[in-house]
Amino acid sequence: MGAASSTATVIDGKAIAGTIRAEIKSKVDDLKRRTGRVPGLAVVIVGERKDSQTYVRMKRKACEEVGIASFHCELPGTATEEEILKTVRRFNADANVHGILVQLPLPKGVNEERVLAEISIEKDVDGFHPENIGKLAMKGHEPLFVPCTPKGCIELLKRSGVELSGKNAVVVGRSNIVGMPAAMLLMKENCTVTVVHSKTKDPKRVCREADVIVAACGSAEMVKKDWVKKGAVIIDVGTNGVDDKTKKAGYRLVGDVDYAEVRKVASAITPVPGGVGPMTICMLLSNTLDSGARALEK
Ligand SMILES: Nc1nc2c(c(=O)[nH]1)N[C@@H](CN(C=O)c1ccc(C(=O)N[C@@H](CCC(=O)O)C(=O)O)cc1)CN2
Ligand SMILES: [Mg+2]
Repeated sequence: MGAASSTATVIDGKAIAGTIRAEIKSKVDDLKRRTGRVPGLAVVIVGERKDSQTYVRMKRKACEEVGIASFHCELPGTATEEEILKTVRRFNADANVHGILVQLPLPKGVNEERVLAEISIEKDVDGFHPENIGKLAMKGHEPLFVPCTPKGCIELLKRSGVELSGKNAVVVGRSNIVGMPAAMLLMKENCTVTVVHSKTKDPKRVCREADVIVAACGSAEMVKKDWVKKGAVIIDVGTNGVDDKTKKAGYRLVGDVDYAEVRKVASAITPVPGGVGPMTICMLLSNTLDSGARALEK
């Protein structure tokens, strides 16, 4: 095959997550041997969104597989903010619970920031509490937890041998749960970081300067081949459902990157599904293990 037809290395998130899960399982087993106890994760889901229910089911199954105890609270979509806060407070006070996550998004009308700020920072395994996010942004402060998806992106890059120091990184998207913390983490790795968002004048021009692109804009296949410099590394966080009558479900998942075309110019790329997604849940297990170990080894 000539150089002109070369394609990117596929970064297999599912395989990397499998390796990390095995590492976590052996650490949970070891913690249990030494303390007689295991880490516990409480999951709060509000409402009936099918995608959220799927993610929560995946999280509970993953906990079971590595030996983390899981606690569950399902509230109806009509639950008041006060009822959700009460649930969070109950888990804050439960000594068997070392991690609490509130599945997002919450139903309209619920103040998400207020709910997330109610989670004890010692149990904030999603890393969304303003104190943990604030510490992530500040030199001289270390957060207790780093948000799972951006942490998973960095872990994928490191485990794939991608050198980050001194590189130009562009993050597409500035959400609290992915884009913003991903930019902070890349900065910590000594990247020169630019964030592209909905008001950026010429996103294609900015992306073309990048050695590493983290696409997290939630817009199907927005990052095109002519946005990407030859040899760039592409981390695709998007999971967008697009209609596809040939699929049993009637849709298929695509990322925020035009995978089929971009892989012709990138040096490495994550697929969707099977790239960043599996790492999100894996990093949740890792954060819960850290929290459990911190509490149980005291
Ligand atoms: N409290 C939180 N809410 C949300 C988070 C989060 O980290 N904490 N992230 C997303 C959803 N999410 C986890 O909650 C999540 C999304 C996708 C995947 C995943 O493994 N995706 C698979 C495809 C799965 C499928 O077939 O549908 C993949 O990409 O391979 C895991 C977790 C928003 N809410
Ligand atoms: Mg800091």
